[in-house]
Amino acid sequence: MDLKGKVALITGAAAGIGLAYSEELLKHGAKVSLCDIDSDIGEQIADELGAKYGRKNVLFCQCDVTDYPQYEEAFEMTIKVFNRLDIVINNAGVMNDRFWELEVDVNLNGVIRGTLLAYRFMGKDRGGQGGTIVNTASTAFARPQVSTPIYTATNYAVVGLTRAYGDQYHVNLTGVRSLVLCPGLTDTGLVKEIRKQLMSSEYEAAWQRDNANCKTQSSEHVGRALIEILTKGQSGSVWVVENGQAPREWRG
Ligand SMILES: NC(=O)C1=CN([C@@H]2O[C@H](COP(=O)(O)OP(=O)(O)OC[C@H]3O[C@@H](n4cnc5c(N)ncnc54)[C@H](O)[C@@H]3O)[C@@H](O)[C@H]2O)C=CC1
Ligand SMILES: CCCCCC(=O)/C=C/C=C\C=C\C=C\[C@@H](O)[C@@H](O)CCCC(=O)O
Repeated sequence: MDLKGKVALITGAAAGIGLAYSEELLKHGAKVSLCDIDSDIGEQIADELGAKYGRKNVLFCQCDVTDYPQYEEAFEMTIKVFNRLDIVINNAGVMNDRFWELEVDVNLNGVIRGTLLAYRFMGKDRGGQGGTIVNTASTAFARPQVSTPIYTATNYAVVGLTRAYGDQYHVNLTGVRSLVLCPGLTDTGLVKEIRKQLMSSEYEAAWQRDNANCKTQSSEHVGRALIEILTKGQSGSVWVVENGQAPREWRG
């Protein structure tokens, strides 16, 4: 896929994996709409990326993915500024099973909202030009993260959502392809104080076991993997990126 001049909207773009996706897309000539709930860091990142890759190529939209009208405004603003939309990356996520309703609302419902909006604004059946949706899930969908059952469930659901919408039936209807990228353990700010993010302090032993054989990878590695997946991923495909290795397609 030639990314030059393409426009991508990325959620959770102010930090971690979303930031790495954004920078990698800019390096390949795309324009990015950085969407994040955190406007202080978001504006700062937009300034930094703008200075590096051209101010006209970077936009920041403050947006909470749990709030449909705000999310809708981010789509409208992106299209108003860049005049097109080609790629939607539903990446914003949290990991805290103690606040499980919020976790489900961000990690699953947020992806559903982003997907519905992507079809509305890019779907050929709705007057759009078609495009690509990339969802971020986690390797926890294939190897359950025992210490965070609810976080694991949201990732299962996102993979199921992507596979169903990724079917050729929806591609024929809308001209929109859907892919899912599942990172393994990645060095980001997702875990701040694990003790407070598990449902019970007794789950800490399970957390240690969950991560025992994993090699932490950088968010930049996941960013580079996105470009490979965008280039060769068929609609409905599921991509695992873990231990700093090249992306590999998961076939069940
Ligand atoms: N870090 C890891 O080891 C892994 C992360 N993931 C997934 O990658 C995605 C990104 O996570 P990281 O970059 O690691 O986390 P991070 O915490 O570094 O970045 C997440 C970003 O999302 C934003 N965000 C949080 N709630 C939001 C909301 N309601 N609306 C809009 N933006 C919101 C945050 O402000 C932050 O900028 C998540 O979906 C996570 O589940 C998947 C596998 C492994
Ligand atoms: C094996 C679990 C895969 C699923 C990963 C996932 O979805 C969520 C992971 C959440 C947290 C990531 C934390 C990253 C932490 C790093 O900042 C680093 O501090 C961890 C170091 C652990 C190590 O052994 O290297």
